[in-house]
Amino acid sequence: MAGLKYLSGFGNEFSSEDPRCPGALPEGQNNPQVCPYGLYAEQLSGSAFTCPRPANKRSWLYRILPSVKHKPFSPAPRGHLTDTWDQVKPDPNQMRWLPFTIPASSETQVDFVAGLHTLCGAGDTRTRSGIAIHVYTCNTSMVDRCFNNSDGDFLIVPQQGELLITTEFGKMLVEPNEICVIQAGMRFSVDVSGPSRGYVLEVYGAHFELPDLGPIGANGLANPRDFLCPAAWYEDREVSTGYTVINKYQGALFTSQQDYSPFNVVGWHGNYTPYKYHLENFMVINSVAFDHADPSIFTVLTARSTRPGVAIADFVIFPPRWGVADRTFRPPYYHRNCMSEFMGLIKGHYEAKAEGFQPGGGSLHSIMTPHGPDTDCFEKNTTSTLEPERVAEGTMAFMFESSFSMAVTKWGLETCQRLDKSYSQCWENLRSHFNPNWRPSKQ
Ligand SMILES: O=C(O)Cc1cc(O)ccc1O
Ligand SMILES: [Fe+2]
Repeated sequence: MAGLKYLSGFGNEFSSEDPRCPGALPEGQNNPQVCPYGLYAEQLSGSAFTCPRPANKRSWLYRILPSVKHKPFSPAPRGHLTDTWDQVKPDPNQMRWLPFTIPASSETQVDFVAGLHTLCGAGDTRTRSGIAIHVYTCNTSMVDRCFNNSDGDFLIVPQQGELLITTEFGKMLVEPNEICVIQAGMRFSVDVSGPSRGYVLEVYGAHFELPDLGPIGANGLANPRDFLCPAAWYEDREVSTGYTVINKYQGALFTSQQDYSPFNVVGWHGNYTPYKYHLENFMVINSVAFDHADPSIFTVLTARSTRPGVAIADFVIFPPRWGVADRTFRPPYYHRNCMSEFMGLIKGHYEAKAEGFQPGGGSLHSIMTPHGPDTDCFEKNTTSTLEPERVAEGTMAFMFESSFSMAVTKWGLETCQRLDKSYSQCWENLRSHFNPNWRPSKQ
C-alpha cells in the first residue's frame, strides 16, 4: 500500500506521532496528570519490569480510550489452534506436507485468525516455555475483529498473498519474501487481497533477537537498520455493532466486545513494537573455499534459551547466493540433529530436494531423525563439474529450528490430509558406491 511510513532499526527506542496530532507524546515524562489531546497513557510491557537493561522492553501508548474498556472475555471456539501436544502418538518419522489447502472464498469466508492451524509444537503456555508452528490459510479480511496473543510472539512468514496488518502501533504491509514479528500482547487485524497462505512460528515467553555475529564482525546477515516498524496511525471509530477482540490465552481463544476500534493510539514511544523485514536484505555469508557451512550461518532471528548458544527457535533462510566451494559436495550434508527442523518454502525449489517439496508445503525432521538430499540430488552433485554457480536463484526456503522435541497435531497428521505418505521414497534408491579397492590417487 503506497504511503505507509516505517521507522527503521531493530529494537530501537522509537517515538512516533500520527501527523494529524503533533505533540501527542508528552514531553519529559510518561504520565502527565492530563495527557496531550486528552489521551490516556497505557504501558505495554514485553519484559519483567526488572529485566536487565539490554533485555528490558516496553512501550507507552497514548490512546483515545484505554484497552481496559471492554466487556468481559468469554470462551470462543479455537478452531484448529491448539497447545495440546498429546493428540496423537509420538512419531519420529520424516514428514512432508503438500501445499496446505487455501479455502475457496466462494465456499467459505475464512480470515487470518479463523485460518490458523497448529501443525506441531512443544512446551507449555502456562510455564511460558515452548513453541508452536502454525500455518494460516485464508481468503478474507478481518472486519471489526482483532487478535491479541497472551501466550507468545508470532513470527509470520507469508507465502502467498500480501498481508496489510493494522496494529496498535500503525500499519505494515507484509508481502511474501518479507516476514514480520508481532510480539505478545500487541493487537492486530489482518487484511488480505485474495487467497493467502503462510507460516507462523510462535514462541512462548521469549522474544526474537538478532544473532551475535562473533568473528563475522559488526556487519552482516540481517542488518538492524533493515527492520521496519510501523509509524503511529489511529482511527477514532465508534463501532456500535461491536468490535471483537480475540485473545489467545493459555492456548484457548476468548472474545470480548467493545464499542470502539482498538487502533486508537495517536502516539507511542518505546522499544517493544511489531516489525517487518525483507528477506532480500539478508547479507549472505558462506563458504568461499571448500566444505559446506552449517545453516546457522543463515540465521535471521533467534529466540534464545537460557542455555548458552541453544535456541528455543531460530529462523533460518536459504537465500539465493553463489556456490563456489571447491572439491565439495555442495548441497546439505546427510545428518542427524539434536534440534528439530521444520522447513517451509516461500517460492522456487529447495536445493536438497528439487521435486516434492513445494511452495506452501512443509517438512519436519525431528530430533535425531536422519535426513538429507534425495537420491537425484546426491547423484547429480557427486558427478557435476564444480564451477561457480548461482544457487537457489529465485527461491526462498526457510527453517524453524528448535531445541524442543515437537509433537505433531491431529490436524497435521490427519485432518489436513496434506501429509505426503511417499516422502521416504526419495531416499529409497540411494545405493552403495563403496569400492573396497579404492586407493588415494597418487599426487
Ligand atoms: O535439512 C536441511 O535441509 C536443512 C539443512 C541445510 C544445510 O545446508 C545443512 C544442515 C541442515 O539441517
Ligand atoms: Fe537438516
